[in-house]
Amino acid sequence: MSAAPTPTESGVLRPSSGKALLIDGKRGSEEVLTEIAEKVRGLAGQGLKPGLAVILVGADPASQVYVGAKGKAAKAVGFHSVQHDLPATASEAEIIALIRQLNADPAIHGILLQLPLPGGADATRIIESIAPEKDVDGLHPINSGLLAIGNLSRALVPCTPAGSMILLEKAAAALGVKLEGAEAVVVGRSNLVGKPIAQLLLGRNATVTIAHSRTRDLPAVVGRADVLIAAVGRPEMIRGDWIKPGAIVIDVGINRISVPSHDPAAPAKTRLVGDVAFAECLDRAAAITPVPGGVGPMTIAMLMSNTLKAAIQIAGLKAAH
Ligand SMILES: NC(=O)C1=CN([C@@H]2O[C@H](COP(=O)(O)OP(=O)(O)OC[C@H]3O[C@@H](n4cnc5c(N)ncnc54)[C@H](OP(=O)(O)O)[C@@H]3O)[C@@H](O)[C@H]2O)C=CC1
Ligand SMILES: Nc1nc(=O)c2c([nH]1)NC[C@@H]1CN(c3ccc(C(=O)N[C@@H](CCC(=O)O)C(=O)O)cc3)C=[N+]21
Repeated sequence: MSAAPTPTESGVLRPSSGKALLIDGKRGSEEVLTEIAEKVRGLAGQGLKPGLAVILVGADPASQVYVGAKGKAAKAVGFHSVQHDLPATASEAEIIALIRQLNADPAIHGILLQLPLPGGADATRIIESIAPEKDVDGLHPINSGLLAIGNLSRALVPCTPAGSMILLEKAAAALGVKLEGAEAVVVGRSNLVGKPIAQLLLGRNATVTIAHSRTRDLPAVVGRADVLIAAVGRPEMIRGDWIKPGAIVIDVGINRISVPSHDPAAPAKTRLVGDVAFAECLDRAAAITPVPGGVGPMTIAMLMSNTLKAAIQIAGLKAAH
Protein backbone atom coordinates (compact mmCIF):
# COMPACT_ATOMS: atom_id res chain seq x y z
CA MET A 1 0.00 0.00 0.00
CA SER A 2 1.32 3.46 -0.82
CA ALA A 3 1.75 6.11 1.87
CA ALA A 4 -0.92 8.81 2.19
CA PRO A 5 0.01 12.04 0.39
CA THR A 6 1.49 14.74 2.61
CA PRO A 7 0.28 18.32 2.10
CA THR A 8 2.96 20.90 1.30
CA GLU A 9 2.92 24.66 1.94
CA SER A 10 1.68 25.44 -1.56
CA GLY A 11 -1.42 23.26 -1.60
CA VAL A 12 0.25 20.66 -3.79
CA LEU A 13 0.11 17.17 -2.31
CA ARG A 14 3.39 15.29 -2.39
CA PRO A 15 2.62 11.57 -2.63
CA SER A 16 4.98 8.63 -2.18
CA SER A 17 7.93 8.62 -4.58
CA GLY A 18 7.32 7.77 -8.22
CA LYS A 19 3.79 9.17 -8.17
CA ALA A 20 2.51 12.43 -9.60
CA LEU A 21 2.00 15.43 -7.32
CA LEU A 22 -1.70 16.08 -6.74
CA ILE A 23 -2.66 19.70 -7.29
CA ASP A 24 -5.34 20.55 -4.74
CA GLY A 25 -8.00 22.79 -6.28
CA LYS A 26 -10.17 22.76 -3.17
CA ARG A 27 -7.33 24.27 -1.17
CA GLY A 28 -6.40 26.65 -4.01
CA SER A 29 -9.99 27.90 -4.16
CA GLU A 30 -10.12 28.42 -0.39
CA GLU A 31 -6.97 30.57 -0.60
CA VAL A 32 -8.50 32.71 -3.36
CA LEU A 33 -11.84 33.04 -1.53
CA THR A 34 -10.19 34.02 1.77
CA GLU A 35 -8.26 36.77 0.01
CA ILE A 36 -11.43 38.01 -1.72
CA ALA A 37 -13.42 38.07 1.55
CA GLU A 38 -10.69 40.25 3.09
CA LYS A 39 -10.79 42.70 0.18
CA VAL A 40 -14.60 42.83 0.34
CA ARG A 41 -14.37 43.85 4.01
CA GLY A 42 -12.00 46.64 2.96
CA LEU A 43 -14.33 47.87 0.21
CA ALA A 44 -17.30 47.98 2.61
CA GLY A 45 -15.55 50.93 4.29
CA GLN A 46 -15.69 52.76 0.94
CA GLY A 47 -19.39 51.93 0.52
CA LEU A 48 -18.83 49.36 -2.24
CA LYS A 49 -20.41 45.89 -2.08
CA PRO A 50 -19.78 43.72 -5.15
CA GLY A 51 -23.00 42.23 -6.58
CA LEU A 52 -23.37 39.07 -8.67
CA ALA A 53 -26.45 38.04 -10.66
CA VAL A 54 -26.68 34.49 -11.99
CA ILE A 55 -29.29 33.64 -14.62
CA LEU A 56 -30.51 30.06 -14.93
CA VAL A 57 -32.77 29.22 -17.86
CA GLY A 58 -34.65 25.93 -17.42
CA ALA A 59 -34.15 23.37 -14.69
CA ASP A 60 -31.18 21.21 -15.69
CA PRO A 61 -30.21 19.45 -12.42
CA ALA A 62 -26.42 19.80 -12.95
CA SER A 63 -26.81 23.51 -13.76
CA GLN A 64 -28.98 23.98 -10.66
CA VAL A 65 -26.19 22.50 -8.53
CA TYR A 66 -23.51 24.77 -10.10
CA VAL A 67 -25.66 27.89 -9.85
CA GLY A 68 -26.44 27.07 -6.19
CA ALA A 69 -22.70 26.68 -5.48
CA LYS A 70 -21.97 30.05 -7.12
CA GLY A 71 -24.63 31.85 -5.03
CA LYS A 72 -23.35 30.22 -1.85
CA ALA A 73 -19.74 31.23 -2.55
CA ALA A 74 -20.85 34.80 -3.38
CA LYS A 75 -22.65 35.15 -0.04
CA ALA A 76 -19.71 33.55 1.83
CA VAL A 77 -17.28 36.22 0.56
CA GLY A 78 -19.73 39.01 1.43
CA PHE A 79 -21.16 39.84 -2.00
CA HIS A 80 -24.70 40.88 -2.78
CA SER A 81 -26.00 37.83 -4.68
CA VAL A 82 -29.15 37.28 -6.71
CA GLN A 83 -30.39 34.38 -8.81
CA HIS A 84 -32.88 34.75 -11.65
CA ASP A 85 -34.65 31.56 -12.68
CA LEU A 86 -36.34 31.69 -16.07
CA PRO A 87 -38.49 28.91 -17.51
CA ALA A 88 -37.00 26.73 -20.26
CA THR A 89 -39.56 28.35 -22.58
CA ALA A 90 -38.13 31.88 -22.05
CA SER A 91 -37.47 33.60 -25.39
CA GLU A 92 -34.21 35.23 -26.40
CA ALA A 93 -35.94 38.64 -26.12
CA GLU A 94 -37.07 37.88 -22.56
CA ILE A 95 -33.58 36.86 -21.47
CA ILE A 96 -32.08 39.96 -23.11
CA ALA A 97 -34.68 42.16 -21.39
CA LEU A 98 -33.59 40.78 -18.01
CA ILE A 99 -29.92 41.36 -18.90
CA ARG A 100 -30.63 45.00 -19.89
CA GLN A 101 -32.24 45.51 -16.49
CA LEU A 102 -29.17 44.01 -14.75
CA ASN A 103 -26.81 46.07 -16.95
CA ALA A 104 -28.51 49.20 -15.61
CA ASP A 105 -28.64 48.05 -11.97
CA PRO A 106 -25.92 49.81 -9.92
CA ALA A 107 -26.02 47.06 -7.25
CA ILE A 108 -24.93 44.44 -9.82
CA HIS A 109 -21.33 44.25 -11.05
CA GLY A 110 -21.28 40.73 -12.46
CA ILE A 111 -23.80 38.93 -14.70
CA LEU A 112 -23.45 35.23 -15.46
CA LEU A 113 -25.69 33.32 -17.83
CA GLN A 114 -25.38 29.61 -17.00
CA LEU A 115 -24.64 27.55 -20.09
CA PRO A 116 -25.70 25.52 -21.96
CA LEU A 117 -29.15 26.96 -22.67
CA PRO A 118 -32.02 24.44 -22.79
CA GLY A 119 -32.32 22.56 -26.05
CA GLY A 120 -28.85 23.71 -27.07
CA ALA A 121 -30.16 27.18 -28.06
CA ASP A 122 -27.52 29.58 -29.40
CA ALA A 123 -26.37 32.05 -26.72
CA THR A 124 -24.32 34.37 -28.96
CA ARG A 125 -26.71 37.36 -29.12
CA ILE A 126 -27.64 37.01 -25.45
CA ILE A 127 -23.98 37.06 -24.37
CA GLU A 128 -23.39 40.11 -26.55
CA SER A 129 -26.19 41.93 -24.71
CA ILE A 130 -24.26 41.70 -21.41
CA ALA A 131 -22.37 44.93 -20.62
CA PRO A 132 -18.71 43.90 -21.21
CA GLU A 133 -17.63 45.39 -17.86
CA LYS A 134 -20.17 43.10 -16.09
CA ASP A 135 -19.36 39.98 -18.16
CA VAL A 136 -17.78 37.92 -15.37
CA ASP A 137 -17.79 34.76 -17.52
CA GLY A 138 -15.45 36.57 -19.95
CA LEU A 139 -17.44 35.45 -23.00
CA HIS A 140 -18.34 38.83 -24.54
CA PRO A 141 -16.30 39.50 -27.72
CA ILE A 142 -14.80 42.60 -26.04
CA ASN A 143 -13.34 40.42 -23.28
CA SER A 144 -12.18 37.67 -25.66
CA GLY A 145 -10.58 40.45 -27.75
CA LEU A 146 -8.80 41.95 -24.72
CA LEU A 147 -7.52 38.46 -23.83
CA ALA A 148 -6.39 37.84 -27.42
CA ILE A 149 -4.34 41.07 -27.51
CA GLY A 150 -2.90 40.28 -24.08
CA ASN A 151 -4.57 43.10 -22.12
CA LEU A 152 -5.04 40.98 -19.01
CA SER A 153 -5.31 43.91 -16.64
CA ARG A 154 -8.56 45.06 -18.31
CA ALA A 155 -9.97 41.74 -19.57
CA LEU A 156 -12.42 39.65 -17.59
CA VAL A 157 -10.89 36.22 -18.31
CA PRO A 158 -13.17 33.13 -18.38
CA CYS A 159 -13.19 31.52 -14.92
CA THR A 160 -12.20 27.92 -15.73
CA PRO A 161 -9.17 28.94 -17.82
CA ALA A 162 -8.07 31.46 -15.17
CA GLY A 163 -8.43 28.83 -12.42
CA SER A 164 -6.61 26.21 -14.50
CA MET A 165 -3.66 28.60 -14.91
CA ILE A 166 -3.40 29.15 -11.14
CA LEU A 167 -3.20 25.38 -10.58
CA LEU A 168 -0.68 25.05 -13.42
CA GLU A 169 1.52 27.82 -11.95
CA LYS A 170 1.39 26.09 -8.55
CA ALA A 171 2.45 22.78 -10.08
CA ALA A 172 5.26 24.38 -12.09
CA ALA A 173 6.52 26.18 -8.98
CA ALA A 174 6.39 22.99 -6.88
CA LEU A 175 8.32 21.09 -9.56
CA GLY A 176 10.73 23.93 -10.28
CA VAL A 177 9.90 23.97 -14.01
CA LYS A 178 9.29 26.97 -16.28
CA LEU A 179 6.24 27.46 -18.51
CA GLU A 180 8.27 29.68 -20.82
CA GLY A 181 9.24 27.67 -23.89
CA ALA A 182 7.38 24.56 -22.67
CA GLU A 183 5.34 22.49 -25.13
CA ALA A 184 1.71 22.95 -24.10
CA VAL A 185 -1.10 20.95 -25.68
CA VAL A 186 -4.74 21.95 -25.13
CA VAL A 187 -7.27 19.30 -26.12
CA GLY A 188 -10.56 21.11 -26.84
CA ARG A 189 -11.24 24.45 -28.55
CA SER A 190 -14.45 25.78 -27.01
CA ASN A 191 -14.86 29.52 -26.47
CA LEU A 192 -15.52 28.84 -22.76
CA VAL A 193 -12.45 26.69 -22.05
CA GLY A 194 -10.02 25.51 -24.74
CA LYS A 195 -9.43 28.75 -26.70
CA PRO A 196 -8.99 31.06 -23.71
CA ILE A 197 -6.64 28.58 -21.96
CA ALA A 198 -4.53 28.49 -25.13
CA GLN A 199 -4.35 32.33 -25.09
CA LEU A 200 -3.28 32.36 -21.43
CA LEU A 201 -0.55 29.76 -22.10
CA LEU A 202 0.68 31.83 -25.05
CA GLY A 203 0.78 34.82 -22.71
CA ARG A 204 3.13 32.79 -20.47
CA ASN A 205 5.37 32.12 -23.51
CA ALA A 206 4.54 28.41 -23.83
CA THR A 207 4.57 26.85 -27.32
CA VAL A 208 0.89 26.07 -27.75
CA THR A 209 -0.87 23.38 -29.80
CA ILE A 210 -4.67 23.21 -29.82
CA ALA A 211 -6.10 19.76 -30.59
CA HIS A 212 -9.75 18.96 -31.31
CA SER A 213 -12.04 16.33 -32.79
CA ARG A 214 -10.43 16.59 -36.25
CA THR A 215 -6.86 16.29 -34.97
CA ARG A 216 -4.95 13.44 -36.61
CA ASP A 217 -3.17 11.02 -34.25
CA LEU A 218 -4.22 12.64 -30.97
CA PRO A 219 -2.08 10.27 -28.83
CA ALA A 220 1.06 11.45 -30.67
CA VAL A 221 0.14 15.13 -30.23
CA VAL A 222 -0.62 14.59 -26.53
CA GLY A 223 2.69 12.73 -26.18
CA ARG A 224 4.61 15.93 -27.02
CA ALA A 225 3.11 17.87 -24.12
CA ASP A 226 5.16 19.08 -21.17
CA VAL A 227 1.88 20.70 -20.12
CA LEU A 228 -1.38 18.98 -21.04
CA ILE A 229 -4.78 20.63 -20.65
CA ALA A 230 -7.73 18.29 -21.22
CA ALA A 231 -11.05 20.03 -21.95
CA VAL A 232 -12.95 17.57 -24.09
CA GLY A 233 -16.00 16.32 -22.20
CA ARG A 234 -15.29 12.61 -22.78
CA PRO A 235 -14.81 10.48 -19.67
CA GLU A 236 -11.20 9.26 -19.28
CA MET A 237 -10.55 9.54 -23.02
CA ILE A 238 -6.89 10.47 -22.58
CA ARG A 239 -5.00 7.35 -21.54
CA GLY A 240 -1.96 7.10 -19.26
CA ASP A 241 0.31 5.71 -21.98
CA TRP A 242 -0.28 8.82 -24.16
CA ILE A 243 1.27 11.08 -21.52
CA LYS A 244 4.89 12.23 -21.78
CA PRO A 245 6.70 11.10 -18.62
CA GLY A 246 7.12 14.10 -16.31
CA ALA A 247 4.25 16.14 -17.82
CA ILE A 248 1.96 18.43 -15.84
CA VAL A 249 -1.67 17.41 -16.47
CA ILE A 250 -4.59 19.80 -15.87
CA ASP A 251 -7.85 17.90 -16.24
CA VAL A 252 -10.74 20.30 -16.85
CA GLY A 253 -13.26 17.58 -17.72
CA ILE A 254 -16.24 17.03 -15.43
CA ASN A 255 -18.12 13.92 -16.51
CA ARG A 256 -20.74 12.13 -14.44
CA ILE A 257 -20.67 8.39 -15.19
CA SER A 258 -22.78 5.60 -13.76
CA VAL A 259 -21.07 3.01 -11.63
CA PRO A 260 -22.29 -0.55 -12.19
CA SER A 261 -23.87 -1.95 -9.06
CA HIS A 262 -23.62 -5.61 -8.01
CA ASP A 263 -27.00 -5.35 -6.37
CA PRO A 264 -29.71 -4.95 -9.04
CA ALA A 265 -32.16 -3.70 -6.38
CA ALA A 266 -29.85 -0.86 -5.28
CA PRO A 267 -30.34 2.61 -6.84
CA ALA A 268 -27.88 3.41 -9.67
CA LYS A 269 -24.77 5.18 -8.40
CA THR A 270 -22.79 7.83 -10.26
CA ARG A 271 -19.37 9.39 -9.86
CA LEU A 272 -17.41 12.26 -11.41
CA VAL A 273 -14.43 11.55 -13.64
CA GLY A 274 -12.24 13.80 -15.75
CA ASP A 275 -11.23 13.62 -19.40
CA VAL A 276 -7.99 11.90 -18.34
CA ALA A 277 -7.64 8.31 -17.05
CA PHE A 278 -6.39 9.57 -13.67
CA ALA A 279 -5.11 6.31 -12.15
CA GLU A 280 -3.12 5.45 -15.28
CA CYS A 281 -1.45 8.89 -15.27
CA LEU A 282 -0.25 8.77 -11.67
CA ASP A 283 2.87 6.80 -12.59
CA ARG A 284 3.77 8.96 -15.61
CA ALA A 285 2.79 12.57 -14.94
CA ALA A 286 4.87 14.76 -12.62
CA ALA A 287 1.72 16.54 -11.40
CA ILE A 288 -2.01 16.15 -12.03
CA THR A 289 -5.29 17.76 -10.95
CA PRO A 290 -7.87 15.35 -9.51
CA VAL A 291 -11.58 15.26 -10.45
CA PRO A 292 -13.42 16.21 -8.32
CA GLY A 293 -11.33 18.62 -6.24
CA GLY A 294 -9.24 20.11 -9.06
CA VAL A 295 -10.28 22.71 -11.60
CA GLY A 296 -14.00 22.67 -10.60
CA PRO A 297 -13.65 24.50 -7.26
CA MET A 298 -11.20 26.97 -8.84
CA THR A 299 -13.85 27.94 -11.42
CA ILE A 300 -16.17 29.14 -8.69
CA ALA A 301 -13.38 31.01 -6.89
CA MET A 302 -12.40 32.80 -10.13
CA LEU A 303 -16.01 33.85 -10.70
CA MET A 304 -15.82 35.65 -7.36
CA SER A 305 -12.46 37.10 -8.34
CA ASN A 306 -13.89 38.43 -11.62
CA THR A 307 -16.90 39.92 -9.83
CA LEU A 308 -14.61 41.74 -7.40
CA LYS A 309 -12.47 42.98 -10.31
CA ALA A 310 -15.59 44.14 -12.19
CA ALA A 311 -16.89 46.00 -9.12
CA ILE A 312 -13.57 47.79 -8.64
CA GLN A 313 -13.27 48.68 -12.35
CA ILE A 314 -16.88 49.94 -12.54
CA ALA A 315 -16.42 52.03 -9.38
CA GLY A 316 -13.22 53.47 -10.89
CA LEU A 317 -15.00 54.30 -14.15
CA LYS A 318 -17.79 56.08 -12.26
CA ALA A 319 -15.28 58.04 -10.20
CA ALA A 320 -13.55 59.17 -13.41
CA HIS A 321 -16.77 60.64 -14.86
N1 LIG B 1 -14.05 22.32 -14.28
C1 LIG B 1 -14.91 23.23 -14.66
O1 LIG B 1 -15.18 24.16 -13.95
C2 LIG B 1 -15.52 23.15 -16.00
C3 LIG B 1 -15.48 21.96 -16.66
N2 LIG B 1 -15.96 21.85 -17.91
C4 LIG B 1 -15.80 20.53 -18.52
O2 LIG B 1 -14.75 20.60 -19.49
C5 LIG B 1 -15.04 19.75 -20.59
C6 LIG B 1 -15.04 20.57 -21.87
O3 LIG B 1 -16.03 21.58 -21.78
P1 LIG B 1 -16.38 22.54 -23.01
O4 LIG B 1 -15.13 23.11 -23.54
O5 LIG B 1 -17.45 23.43 -22.55
O6 LIG B 1 -16.95 21.44 -24.04
P2 LIG B 1 -17.36 21.55 -25.59
O7 LIG B 1 -18.21 20.38 -25.85
O8 LIG B 1 -17.84 22.92 -25.90
O9 LIG B 1 -15.97 21.36 -26.36
C7 LIG B 1 -15.33 20.12 -26.38
C8 LIG B 1 -14.09 20.20 -27.26
O10 LIG B 1 -13.50 18.90 -27.28
C9 LIG B 1 -13.24 18.53 -28.60
N3 LIG B 1 -13.42 17.07 -28.77
C10 LIG B 1 -14.56 16.36 -28.69
N4 LIG B 1 -14.32 15.06 -28.93
C11 LIG B 1 -13.01 14.96 -29.16
C12 LIG B 1 -12.16 13.88 -29.49
N5 LIG B 1 -12.63 12.63 -29.61
N6 LIG B 1 -10.86 14.14 -29.69
C13 LIG B 1 -10.36 15.39 -29.57
N7 LIG B 1 -11.12 16.44 -29.25
C14 LIG B 1 -12.43 16.24 -29.07
C15 LIG B 1 -14.26 19.26 -29.45
O11 LIG B 1 -13.72 19.40 -30.75
P3 LIG B 1 -14.53 20.13 -31.98
O12 LIG B 1 -14.38 21.60 -31.70
O13 LIG B 1 -13.78 19.70 -33.18
O14 LIG B 1 -15.92 19.66 -31.91
C16 LIG B 1 -14.38 20.59 -28.70
O15 LIG B 1 -13.44 21.53 -29.16
C17 LIG B 1 -16.38 19.10 -20.23
O16 LIG B 1 -16.11 17.88 -19.56
C18 LIG B 1 -17.01 20.06 -19.25
O17 LIG B 1 -17.91 19.45 -18.38
C19 LIG B 1 -16.48 22.93 -18.57
C20 LIG B 1 -16.57 24.14 -17.96
C21 LIG B 1 -16.14 24.35 -16.60
N1 LIG C 1 -21.70 30.29 -18.15
C1 LIG C 1 -21.11 29.24 -17.60
N2 LIG C 1 -19.97 29.39 -16.90
C2 LIG C 1 -19.38 28.32 -16.31
O1 LIG C 1 -18.33 28.46 -15.65
C3 LIG C 1 -20.00 27.04 -16.45
C4 LIG C 1 -21.17 26.96 -17.20
N3 LIG C 1 -21.71 28.06 -17.74
N4 LIG C 1 -21.77 25.76 -17.40
C5 LIG C 1 -21.26 24.55 -16.84
C6 LIG C 1 -19.80 24.61 -16.51
C7 LIG C 1 -19.37 23.61 -15.46
N5 LIG C 1 -18.87 24.40 -14.36
C8 LIG C 1 -18.42 23.87 -13.15
C9 LIG C 1 -18.23 24.64 -12.03
C10 LIG C 1 -17.85 24.07 -10.82
C11 LIG C 1 -17.65 22.72 -10.70
C12 LIG C 1 -17.27 22.13 -9.38
O2 LIG C 1 -17.19 22.80 -8.38
N6 LIG C 1 -17.04 20.81 -9.32
C13 LIG C 1 -16.66 20.08 -8.12
C14 LIG C 1 -17.60 18.92 -7.86
C15 LIG C 1 -19.06 19.24 -7.92
C16 LIG C 1 -19.93 17.98 -7.85
O3 LIG C 1 -19.67 17.14 -6.96
O4 LIG C 1 -20.84 17.85 -8.68
C17 LIG C 1 -15.28 19.51 -8.28
O5 LIG C 1 -14.83 19.34 -9.43
O6 LIG C 1 -14.64 19.24 -7.28
C18 LIG C 1 -17.81 21.95 -11.82
C19 LIG C 1 -18.18 22.52 -13.04
C20 LIG C 1 -18.97 25.71 -14.68
N7 LIG C 1 -19.48 25.90 -15.88
